[in-house]
Amino acid sequence: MACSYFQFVRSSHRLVNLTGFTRRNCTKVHKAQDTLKHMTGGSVTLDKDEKSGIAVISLDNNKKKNALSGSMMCELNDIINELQLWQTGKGLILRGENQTFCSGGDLDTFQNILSPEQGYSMSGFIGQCLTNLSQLPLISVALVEGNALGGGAEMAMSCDFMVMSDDARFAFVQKKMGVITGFGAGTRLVRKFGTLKALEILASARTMDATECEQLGLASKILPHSENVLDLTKSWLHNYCDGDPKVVRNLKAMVVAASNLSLEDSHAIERRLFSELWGGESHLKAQKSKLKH
Ligand SMILES: CC[C@@H](C(=O)O)C(=O)SCCNC(=O)CCNC(=O)[C@H](O)C(C)(C)COP(=O)(O)OP(=O)(O)OC[C@H]1O[C@@H](n2cnc3c(N)ncnc32)[C@H](O)[C@@H]1OP(=O)(O)O
Repeated sequence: MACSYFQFVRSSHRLVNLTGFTRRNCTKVHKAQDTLKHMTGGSVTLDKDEKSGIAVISLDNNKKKNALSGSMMCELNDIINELQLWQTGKGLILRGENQTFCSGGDLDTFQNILSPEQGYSMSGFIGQCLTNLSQLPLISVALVEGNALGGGAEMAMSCDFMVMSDDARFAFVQKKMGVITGFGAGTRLVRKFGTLKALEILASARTMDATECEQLGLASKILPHSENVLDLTKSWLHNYCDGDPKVVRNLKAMVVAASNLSLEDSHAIERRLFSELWGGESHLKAQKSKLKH
């Protein structure tokens, strides 16, 4: 079985492992998957549109407001692995069915894995899955309707952008649950907003509406609550990922490198990604077309 935890990027003369995962860790994560897949309930589906290059991942666990069960974590992981192989994709929307995003980890699944070792293992598995999502060469957006709570808020944070319906609620409730973030969003929040703002959001564990999320810079767009919010989100995302897939994918890959690597390594990758496009079909066409910007 291919190990998806190694995301190697060739940088000048070195091989940089973006995730820091070792093969031993990889075996442990596979063990976590074996345990989690038996904690069933709900489903995660993928819809890839080859024409637009936009894929939609939908969480569906209707009885539990789209809480993420163990088997859903495994399905999400398989989907991210599949998207890593999608060469023509440009965009990704992560959403929930039934007009709500996700009420967090499934508390029934968690009831079966309450030891610190099991928590460590589950956190490694889903944390790596969400890091892999964030590092896909696709521009990603979480479409948040209804609630994004606890692990649900963490999943939304793993996307590049967040679009919210005007009735949506967003909260890192982890502190109220007697824990801290376990899917990687604590680190993402600190890197995005700095220590003070991240501490305030996490330590207050407060519920934020769409307007507050937009003011904070967590949400990039608020859409009116409606039946066609997914179509509106696709149109919004299209603004960022129209054009040549190679250009969009290299642009995103450059941003991923810059947020993970040293200045020197990131510059080396930016140069390589740029040179792959230089003299290519889109570049030559633009050169000849006397564009006015
Ligand atoms: C490491 C991840 C971990 C963490 O970081 O802490 C987590 O994510 S832990 C989970 C954190 N989330 C919660 O605690 C959510 C608790 N639920 C709620 O606050 C509310 O249910 C809701 C999501 C705001 C929805 O409220 P409402 O619209 O009033 O519906 P109900 O409350 O009646 O819910 C319907 C049904 O769904 C069950 N449910 C909801 N969330 C979960 C969940 N996370 N896991 C399991 N089940 C969940 C809820 O118990 C109801 O069940 P029934 O009573 O059997 O109908």
